[in-house]
Amino acid sequence: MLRTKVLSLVARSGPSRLMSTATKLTTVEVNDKTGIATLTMCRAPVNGLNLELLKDLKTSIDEIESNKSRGLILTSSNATIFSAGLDIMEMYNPEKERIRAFWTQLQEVWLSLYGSSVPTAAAINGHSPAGGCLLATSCEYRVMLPKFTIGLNETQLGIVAPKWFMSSFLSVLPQRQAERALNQGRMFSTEEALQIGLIDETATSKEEAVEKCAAFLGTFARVNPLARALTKQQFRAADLQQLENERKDDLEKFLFFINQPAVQKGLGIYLEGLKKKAKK
Ligand SMILES: CCCCCCCCCCC/C=C/C(=O)SCCNC(=O)CCNC(=O)[C@H](O)C(C)(C)COP(=O)(O)OP(=O)(O)OC[C@H]1O[C@@H](n2cnc3c(N)ncnc32)[C@H](O)[C@@H]1OP(=O)(O)O
Repeated sequence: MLRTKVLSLVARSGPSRLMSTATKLTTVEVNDKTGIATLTMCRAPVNGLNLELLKDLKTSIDEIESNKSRGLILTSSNATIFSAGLDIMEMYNPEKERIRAFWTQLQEVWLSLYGSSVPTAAAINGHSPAGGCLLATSCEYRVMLPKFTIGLNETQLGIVAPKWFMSSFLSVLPQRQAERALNQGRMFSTEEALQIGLIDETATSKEEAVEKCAAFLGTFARVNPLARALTKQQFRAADLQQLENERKDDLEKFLFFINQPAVQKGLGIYLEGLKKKAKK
């Protein structure tokens, strides 16, 4: 695939620049006035995180990081889905080399987003289960639209959220609530998520959500950027270091777990249920 690390200007609209590294599944738009970059996931139909979307996310996050943007807002081009989480097709009857690359890329995305030196916020303009919730909770602030759901529902699928998924969740929720929600595989409505503190604000439209995220990121305008970045890093360093130290182990655990016949069977049933529901 043609991909260059060099930032290129491909379009202009109003005060924003659309930047691209020739990726197809994400776009990055930088507001010239605020210096805030909006990173949009656009993989139809549900922003399922497959290997290609993860690669594009990583490239875009790196681009925003190296371009010294004032902030990163993560959102979706889909009107009702932020991200459906990991693309289950990547984990169901997986191909040996591809699934290794897939999980490694997911680790990369988490390390870059959770560890980003740029302030981050998520404009959650749709459902955000599992991997979608991981992305949202890796950001420092969340604004969500009403009538959607968010949470780590892995146990409902018969799978287990790894430690680093929990780290992001625990950076937002107190341990007691995080543990219970994870054990239950609980999905929270927007209103419930606000009440428990899983999101910070609600908004009535995507535009308002992006504006509220920008207002949060604007609160850092008068803070020394290095002091802010180093402070954030200290809060997150132990979580990041833990995955860095255990990356190979984490990959092997994932492969072992996902290849268990019972797990494959469960994923197959879950997928079938999703497809049946989609046909109705
Ligand atoms: C000891 C420690 C060991 C650790 C070992 C680690 C173990 C593994 C850890 C793995 C962690 C996993 C994280 C995940 O993210 S798993 C994915 C979880 N996601 C979900 O459960 C979401 C499922 N989807 C939905 O609930 C709905 O689709 C949604 C609310 C998102 C949207 O609903 P809507 O009605 O708008 O759309 P449809 O349901 O009709 O879906 C449209 C089509 O998209 C397909 N689809 C949906 N979600 C997924 C998905 N996640 N992956 C793949 N495909 C998906 C759906 O089947 C429809 O397809 P068709 O049009 O072809 O029928």
